[in-house]
Amino acid sequence: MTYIEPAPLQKENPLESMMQRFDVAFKLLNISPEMYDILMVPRKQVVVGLPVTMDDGSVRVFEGIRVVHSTILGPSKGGIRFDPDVNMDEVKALAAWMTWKCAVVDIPYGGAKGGIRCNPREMSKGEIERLMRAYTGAMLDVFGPDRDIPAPDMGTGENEMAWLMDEYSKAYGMTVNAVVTGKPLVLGGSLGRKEATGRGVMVSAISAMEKLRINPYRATAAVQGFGNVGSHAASLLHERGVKVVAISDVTGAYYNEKGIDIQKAMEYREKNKGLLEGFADATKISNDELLTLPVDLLVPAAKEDVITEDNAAGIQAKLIVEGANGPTSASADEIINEKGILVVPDILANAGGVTVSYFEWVQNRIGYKWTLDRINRRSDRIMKDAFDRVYQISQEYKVPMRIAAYMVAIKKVADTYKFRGGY
Ligand SMILES: NC(=O)C1=CN([C@@H]2O[C@H](COP(=O)(O)OP(=O)(O)OC[C@H]3O[C@@H](n4cnc5c(N)ncnc54)[C@H](O)[C@@H]3O)[C@@H](O)[C@H]2O)C=CC1
Ligand SMILES: O=C(O)CCC(=O)C(=O)O
Repeated sequence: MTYIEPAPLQKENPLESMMQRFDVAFKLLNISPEMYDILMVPRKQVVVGLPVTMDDGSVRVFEGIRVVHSTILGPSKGGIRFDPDVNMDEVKALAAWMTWKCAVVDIPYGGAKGGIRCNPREMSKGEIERLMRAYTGAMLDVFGPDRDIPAPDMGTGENEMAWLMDEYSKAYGMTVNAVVTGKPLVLGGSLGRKEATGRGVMVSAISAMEKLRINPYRATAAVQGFGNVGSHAASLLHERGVKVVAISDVTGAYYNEKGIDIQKAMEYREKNKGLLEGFADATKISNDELLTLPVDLLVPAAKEDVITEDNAAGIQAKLIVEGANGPTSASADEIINEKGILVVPDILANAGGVTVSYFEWVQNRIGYKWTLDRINRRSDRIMKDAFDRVYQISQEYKVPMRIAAYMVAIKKVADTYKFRGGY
């Protein structure tokens, strides 16, 4: 039997959430109205059918998406997501967020995102490899080291990036490692890329704590999502003295008021098929309960629209640092702002990942490897500078940091259009 998984019904729409913030920021800037459509409409939307032979001999057809939102600042950049909830509006929102994110941290990339609706937790390694190779084959005209450079996102990691690089390189008859970032180190991956997004979250959190006069050594945190972003964010926050009292994944949330041993949780997850299910030394609570714990810092690092108008009123954290893309729906913004919670928005807080991806691409292009120390120092500086710039705009215009971040991004992209012209 061949079939394509239907897209699930969703109450919140990340594309609408993105556009609502975009509209507010755009109105605050003195930019010509025609720029609105230029910035809003993605440059390219590609949808492909991907037949894949499953281990039992049956053939399943998956739908693969790649949206290139903008290439005005440089080649488009953005991860590939494997998740049962992938749909076109989500990928369009994620692609636009990549454009804004790269502009906020001032790196020379446009924005893109890809996704395949599938459940990698229910697929074998061989099935995932065949799916990734089929997707790459179908996207040969889209990807390219000077055109569109993918990377990992939810449900994908260094293995998938290695298969992408191999498939692309075979098609072009030479090794092209700069076509993708987030690769294994032996294939030209960069030191520090795995931890980079979580590290940027930590730098953002510490910077925001300084503004709020919160002492990290007396602070508590809850981290939703214990994948690439959440686990490294939790571990690095712990290193800086923050007591992480709750972590979570798809199996539920795990709470210990004395603090979770993050290293132990990471080791447990590795031995337990990537899941926290059964993790001892903690009480199991729900992912919703985690969001409303009495902590100083909340780090949503799983997926979109987990903070909504339904639960925002119950949030007790003083500070939210968004590790995930779009974890707060636009409907929750007003409630959160009225409560006086400082939010470091996704397009700033999680930009450490694409920043070190940029470093990986630079290293691939020059054929030279940087040390971890150099990478961490440079990415920390970029993250801190971007934080300070966005914070300063938020003070100047008396707007939340989210709107300030959109303002910084939109202005940069619109200014670039003005010089390049051609429309
Ligand atoms: N990997 C990266 O470098 C970057 C990722 N992001 C964003 O960060 C978020 C997480 O991405 P990764 O850590 O890469 O993904 P991942 O696949 O490594 O981890 C995702 C984690 O979230 C958990 N999760 C999934 N659905 C959940 C739910 N409904 N409730 C609670 N937990 C749930 C999973 O069990 C897993 O622990 C996504 O929004 C992604 O777009 C943003 C910037 C860069
Ligand atoms: O590392 C990259 O190029 C992109 C990572 C990503 O998908 C994101 O920042 O949301």
